Amino acid sequence: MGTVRQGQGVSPSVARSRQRTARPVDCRLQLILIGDRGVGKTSLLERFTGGAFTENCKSTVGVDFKIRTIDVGDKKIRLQIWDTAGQERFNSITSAYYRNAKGILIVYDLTKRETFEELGKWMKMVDKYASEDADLLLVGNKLDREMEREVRRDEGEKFARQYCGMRFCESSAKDNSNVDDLFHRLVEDVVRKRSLNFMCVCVCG
Ligand SMILES: Nc1nc2c(ncn2[C@@H]2O[C@H](COP(=O)(O)OP(=O)(O)OP(=O)(O)O)[C@@H](O)[C@H]2O)c(=O)[nH]1
Repeated sequence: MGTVRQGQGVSPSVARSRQRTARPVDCRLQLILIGDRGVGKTSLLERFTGGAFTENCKSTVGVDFKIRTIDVGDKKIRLQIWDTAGQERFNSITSAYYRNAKGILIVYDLTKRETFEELGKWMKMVDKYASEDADLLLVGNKLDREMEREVRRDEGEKFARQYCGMRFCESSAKDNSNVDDLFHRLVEDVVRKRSLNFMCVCVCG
């Protein structure tokens, strides 16, 4: 019995027309997830890129990334999303990935107050290593565990407001609430800012 190779049965003219109609990517963007160990960075990224939720996933060692292409308005955006280890011993490795990120998701676990209290440390990392024009989004994760909540929503909102009015969102990677939405909102901010900059260059340049 022969094996079926990919593309078998597609005539050259159909293949050519498929190539013509496949819309090219308009823009490539890098995003990065940061925050304490165990807050759910990997789980959020898994969800966003189509994976399933894992109850006991392994801690990230160093950095990892995943790719997803999304549409924002009439633009096709290819996202390369870096997932970083929350453990401090990896900071010297992970900090090198901040620079090229146009969007940064700073995640805490709303059922663990200490991960919220550590946010100051992560904001210092952002100040030190990230590009000045990166868009930021604060995420309180594990919303499905409402009964164990240790950080009120208004505390998250206040922290985000104080930090140059960065966006704020609560999510659950487990029951998939707000996950797509939070990534889309961040990318929309990034794209909007860059479109304005582009217009400014055209008008003023
Ligand atoms: N209930 C609940 N558990 C979650 C959620 N997100 C992640 N978890 C669990 O929390 C634990 C840690 O999740 P990870 O995604 O590995 O966390 P991380 O921030 O990537 O951790 P590091 O790689 O160590 O920095 C795992 O057991 C997940 O199953 C969530 O939204 N709700």
